[in-house]
Amino acid sequence: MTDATVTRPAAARDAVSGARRVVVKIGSSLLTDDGRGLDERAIGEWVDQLAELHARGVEVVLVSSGAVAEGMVRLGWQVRPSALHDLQAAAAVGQTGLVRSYEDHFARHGVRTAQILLTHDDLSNRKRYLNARSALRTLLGLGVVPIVNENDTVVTDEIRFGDNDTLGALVVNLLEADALVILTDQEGLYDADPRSNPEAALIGEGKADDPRWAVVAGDGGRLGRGGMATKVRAARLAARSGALTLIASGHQPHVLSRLLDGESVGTLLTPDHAPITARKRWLAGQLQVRGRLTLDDGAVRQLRRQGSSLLAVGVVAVEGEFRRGDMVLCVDSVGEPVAKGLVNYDAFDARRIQGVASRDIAAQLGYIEAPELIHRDNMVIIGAD
Ligand SMILES: Nc1ncnc2c1ncn2[C@@H]1O[C@H](COP(=O)(O)OP(=O)(O)O)[C@@H](O)[C@H]1O
Ligand SMILES: N[C@@H](CCC(=O)OP(=O)(O)O)C(=O)O
Repeated sequence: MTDATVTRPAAARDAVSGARRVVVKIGSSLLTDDGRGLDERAIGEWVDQLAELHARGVEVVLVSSGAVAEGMVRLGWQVRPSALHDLQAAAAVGQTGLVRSYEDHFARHGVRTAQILLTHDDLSNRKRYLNARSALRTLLGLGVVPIVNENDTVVTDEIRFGDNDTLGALVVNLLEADALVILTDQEGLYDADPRSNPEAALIGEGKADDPRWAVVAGDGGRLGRGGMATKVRAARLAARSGALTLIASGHQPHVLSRLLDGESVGTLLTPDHAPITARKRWLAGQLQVRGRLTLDDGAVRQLRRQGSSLLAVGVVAVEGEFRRGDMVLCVDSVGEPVAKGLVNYDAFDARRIQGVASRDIAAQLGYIEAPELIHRDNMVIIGAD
């Protein structure tokens, strides 16, 4: 597939060097020294690089696998168990060691870390999605590096992500990160599985949604889940919110710094749409509308002209029964759609604060969830794509 190994316009790699918020995923295949326990030396080196990005002002979220693989080593198991309760036990045993290792290495740089264990429900239920999002944003705002993994100890087969490539991409969508960096045990995506095909050639760059990648990407190794197939899918998911995906070898010296400097390392998969457009498409297409807010003329102007968040003070009527995090439609005084977005208050409370200034919300409700009714990041203006 020679035409797949397309040239690498500097512009796309330049976009990588401009990334301000990055999700870095480190796979099981890399972390656990091929089943011999956590590779402390390698973890130390990745953390050095992550800390360097952090010091440059790049917001970093780490998605790390390795809980099950490390738990297996600690429990003396040679083969990855198939029974769910054994996997859950191994993850519980391994996760503590994994996070402690990262914490110790980041502490050398004076960088604080936090553990975030997510399940599928946390990202598909609107309220929990918003909670996860604000928790992660708060941590980033505090300069903390969140370390994310699937909460393997409580998930069941039907509801698990399974591989962390998918989880990494969903975290990218959640935070509208600029780039997803997937570190694995291969140099990147090849035009055939290099384990079985020594002639396989590295793909330097391509479009995330190119259907050819699904054909060439095979399954994973002994410890990893999903192989390249889930990495290619993750790139497509990340592209939904406009993010670039980089797939590269964690064994390459200074790989993260080099990638973020725009160097041509590994495989770069680019989104088709500019970030804002892609995010709007995603929001617009994503959710069912559960309610309707009628806005006064001032609020309509603010949304349309300034791209501002919607404040309760600009709402004159609330219809429907919705919960916090549901999608609602915003209309003007004659019922013309203005925007759609994820609402920060349920219908009952939204009625109580309609027309109320943000500073008076706490007094009105006895609590404040957010100063705005719909944050502009969670809103798409209708007809202004
Ligand atoms: N087209 C391909 N290009 C590169 N690697 C591939 C390809 N198809 C399958 N693979 C396999 O995917 C593996 C990486 O995935 P995986 O084992 O799940 O690792 P991780 O734990 O890093 O997610 C590689 O070791 C490689 O053998
Ligand atoms: N949550 C699991 C990760 C599963 C896994 O290995 O994923 P991947 O690194 O994508 O192959 C763990 O920590 O063991």
